[in-house]
Formats: sequence, structure tokens, C-alpha cells
Amino acid sequence: MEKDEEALTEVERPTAEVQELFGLSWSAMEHFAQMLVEEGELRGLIGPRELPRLWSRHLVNSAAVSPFVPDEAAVADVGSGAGFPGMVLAIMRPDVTVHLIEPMERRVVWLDDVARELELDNVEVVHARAEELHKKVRFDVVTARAVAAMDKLARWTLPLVRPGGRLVALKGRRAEEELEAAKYVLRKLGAGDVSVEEVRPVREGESTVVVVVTKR
Ligand SMILES: C[S@@+](CC[C@H](N)C(=O)[O-])C[C@H]1O[C@@H](n2cnc3c(N)ncnc32)[C@H](O)[C@@H]1O
Repeated sequence: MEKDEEALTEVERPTAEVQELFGLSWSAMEHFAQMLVEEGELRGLIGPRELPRLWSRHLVNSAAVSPFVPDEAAVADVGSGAGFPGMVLAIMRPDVTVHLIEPMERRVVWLDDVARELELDNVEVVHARAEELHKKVRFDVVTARAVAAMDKLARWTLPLVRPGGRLVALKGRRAEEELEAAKYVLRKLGAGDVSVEEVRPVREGESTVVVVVTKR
């Protein structure tokens, strides 16, 4: 077997339930997955150990933010990296506009390439650190995954959330602990209600922890 073929067979096959989750956006999602498989490792966006679990750990996991994003929201995804969860959200939800905020040039080029290839007109790639945008722009929703612990993440993201809007952070098992450590920062930055939800985008799949912080 050729080396390339070998690499391709290692990627898990999405189930019918996963296809159903993405609904009308299925073919665009498959296209994004194919780009990640073909170029993700080469361009330093995703580790080789992550490719076999591309759907369950990354694409399906990213979809967990969607129920927390209101119709037609203006969204910023801080620290998008390879496009998680922001690019997935933009593909699933043509009604929302997604600003992918990423400081690393190589990743910015990748995000631009994906948006162009998939002809996504609801994506804007912003080459910046989140803090550089404070006092300049505000969004209905800010999403983030694997960017920083809650106290630092709150400092970077809450100034970007409009009053009445929300931060939607995909977190791990230590979410409650991180929230406890961040409680003074959250209060100081105008956080209101905070909820921790366990979301399972597909019945057979893994669950993920979503922290939703409302801005007063
Ligand atoms: C571990 S990666 C996670 C990428 C993606 N969210 C994911 O879940 O796979 C963290 C990302 O946050 C970006 N980042 C780090 N500091 C940032 C900041 N201050 N503002 C915006 N993005 C930042 C990094 O460049 C990197 O792409």
C-alpha cells in the first residue's frame, strides 16, 4: 500500500448520525475534513495522532457550540487554529457571520484558504490577538476552544462581548475548577449568569463541556 493511502485509511469514518448532525452542510463539512486530512499535518495544523479522531474529537466536538448561538448572530471565534470551533460553526450555520481571530500567520493563511475553497461568504479571518481588538469591536457571541484557562480567556474575550451577549467556551472536565479560579475576574469584567452544560452532539459520541457566560 502507498504511504498516502495508508494515511487516509487511518481517518475514522463518520457515521450516518454524524452526517445527519451536519444536515445540509454535510458536503462542505466533508470537504473541510478532506482538506484537513490532506494538508493539516503538513501545514502544522493538526497532529498525526489527531487525524484518526478528526470527526469525533474535532468536527463533532466543535458542533457543540451551535445550540448556544442565536439566529443571525455576529460571532467571533478567538484562537481558531485549524478552524475549531469557528469554521465548523460557519459551515453549519450560514445565518451567522463568524470572525476567526487568530494571531499566527500560518494559521491565518490556512483559514483564508479554507474559506475561499469552500466559498464561505459568512467568514472573516482576522489576523490579530484578541486583546488588540478590545474597545474596537463587539460581538453577540464569542466562542473559544483550547485557547487558555478560564481566567485568562475571560480577560481576552469578555471585552469583545456586547452587553447581553455571551461567551461560549468548549472546556474539559476541569471547567468548574477553572470557573472557581476565575470568579473574581469574571465579576470584574461584567459576567452575569454562568452555566456549565454537558453536551453530546451525537447519541453514540463523546460528550463535551460547554461553559456559557452571559455579559451584563
Ligand atoms: C491550542 S490552539 C487551539 C486551536 C483551536 N481553537 C482548537 O481547538 O483546535 C490555541 C490557539 O489560540 C491562538 N491564540 C493564542 N493566544 C491568542 C490570543 N491572545 N488571541 C487570539 N488567539 C490566540 C493560538 O495561535 C492558537 O491557534
